[in-house]
Amino acid sequence: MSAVAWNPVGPQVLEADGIRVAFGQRQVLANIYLQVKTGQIVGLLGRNGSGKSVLLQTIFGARSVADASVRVNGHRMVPAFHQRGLLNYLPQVPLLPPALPLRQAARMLGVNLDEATASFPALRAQFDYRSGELSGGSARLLQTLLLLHANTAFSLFDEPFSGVMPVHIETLAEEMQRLKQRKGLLITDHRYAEVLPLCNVVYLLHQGRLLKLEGDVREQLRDYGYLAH
Ligand SMILES: Nc1ncnc2c1ncn2[C@@H]1O[C@H](COP(=O)(O)OP(=O)(O)OP(=O)(O)O)[C@@H](O)[C@H]1O
Repeated sequence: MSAVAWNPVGPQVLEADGIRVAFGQRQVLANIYLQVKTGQIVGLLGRNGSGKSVLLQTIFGARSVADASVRVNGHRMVPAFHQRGLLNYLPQVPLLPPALPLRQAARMLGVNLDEATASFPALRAQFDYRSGELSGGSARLLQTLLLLHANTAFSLFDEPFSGVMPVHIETLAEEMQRLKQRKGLLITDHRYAEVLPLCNVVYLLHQGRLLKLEGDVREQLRDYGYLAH
């Protein structure tokens, strides 16, 4: 537990520093440094197995890593999820238990379901569903919207666009742009064409190192073998 209480007032800077993770002899993350500020969308790209999910789990605090430092405005917050209102996290796997009614999930997260889905009228017909009764794409979209609209300073999204149909991805991307006014978003998703225009900062995880991409991002993504063309 951190000694300093988190102060939710004003701009926030979330930093992950010195993150090292190895499985056996294999070093997946080697001394990673990453920063997300409120008002920013930060994209995290990388080839399959490069460690994106492990990094998000570590920042959230779901994976405990010796010496890992997660700081907010310079104060160490490990595990970060202990700080109420600091951050939430969409894992790659379903977030909500299948039997949980959607309305109850929204209440637990302090989210107004009507407001969170205002740009997606088609979802209204599913408000009385339990999480496990939703289609894969609708479940992903609703879970992302609930976390996006929840009152946290940061949201970490592991593949929020996965399974979501294109027309909804476009609206979701607009919704992310709108809501970044009040929070910082860290997004990893292989839908790079949708992710890149959203981002203020793009990182590439490559062979255990986190590279901040500047200039011609697509060219660098090709150079590092993330894009073919
Ligand atoms: N509990 C574990 N034990 C051993 N190896 C693991 C464990 N969890 C993850 N790994 C390994 O760590 C590496 C990074 O996994 P991770 O899930 O973070 O990749 P990713 O970048 O999110 O990949 P993808 O794009 O496929 O989702 C992979 O090689 C994976 O096999």
